[in-house]
Amino acid sequence: MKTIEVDGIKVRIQIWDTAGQERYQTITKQYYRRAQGIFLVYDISSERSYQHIMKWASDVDEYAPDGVQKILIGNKADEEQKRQVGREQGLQLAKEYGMDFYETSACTNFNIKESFTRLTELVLQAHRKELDGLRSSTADELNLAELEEEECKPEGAENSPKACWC
Ligand SMILES: Nc1nc2c(ncn2[C@@H]2O[C@H](COP(=O)(O)OP(=O)(O)OP(=O)(O)O)[C@@H](O)[C@H]2O)c(=O)[nH]1
Repeated sequence: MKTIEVDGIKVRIQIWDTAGQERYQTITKQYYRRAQGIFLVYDISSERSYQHIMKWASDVDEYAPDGVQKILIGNKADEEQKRQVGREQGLQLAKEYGMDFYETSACTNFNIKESFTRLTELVLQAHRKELDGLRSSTADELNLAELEEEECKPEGAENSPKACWC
């Protein structure tokens, strides 16, 4: 659990670090089901880990809920001398998936706060849209209910200011 502030709102986030190893895949998939935001992380000093992102992304598509927010991360940005994956490659892949992209370093804290804040922002935005949608459909239902009420007015009520026109 961690609390971060986004747009002046304190948000409590629960973070799960899933195991990358094949033998834990069954358990890993269970984590996706209730996720609202996901970081897909590769290691900039490992071309292999970058190639694996495609597999992670397809698992997320399959097991995570629709509307889950995703960000691509190239971690170990402090390991410049061992770099095997260019920043451009990260940007390109993120563009293909329609995700934001950050290079980070868990060692130097580079872009850690920024990426968590951004993912939280995206999750909040997605839920705001949901809430707005819910609000407008509730408003539509209320309008319909009002209309139905008017349509059911007894005969003789035509002259009342709210009489229906049919
Ligand atoms: N230089 C550097 N090393 C890192 C960074 N982040 C993690 N490491 C190191 O990379 C190794 C693996 O880190 P983990 O956090 O276990 O990586 P993981 O992806 O969760 O590994 P799995 O649980 O096996 O999937 C450890 O030795 C970490 O210290 C980073 O930003 N820079």
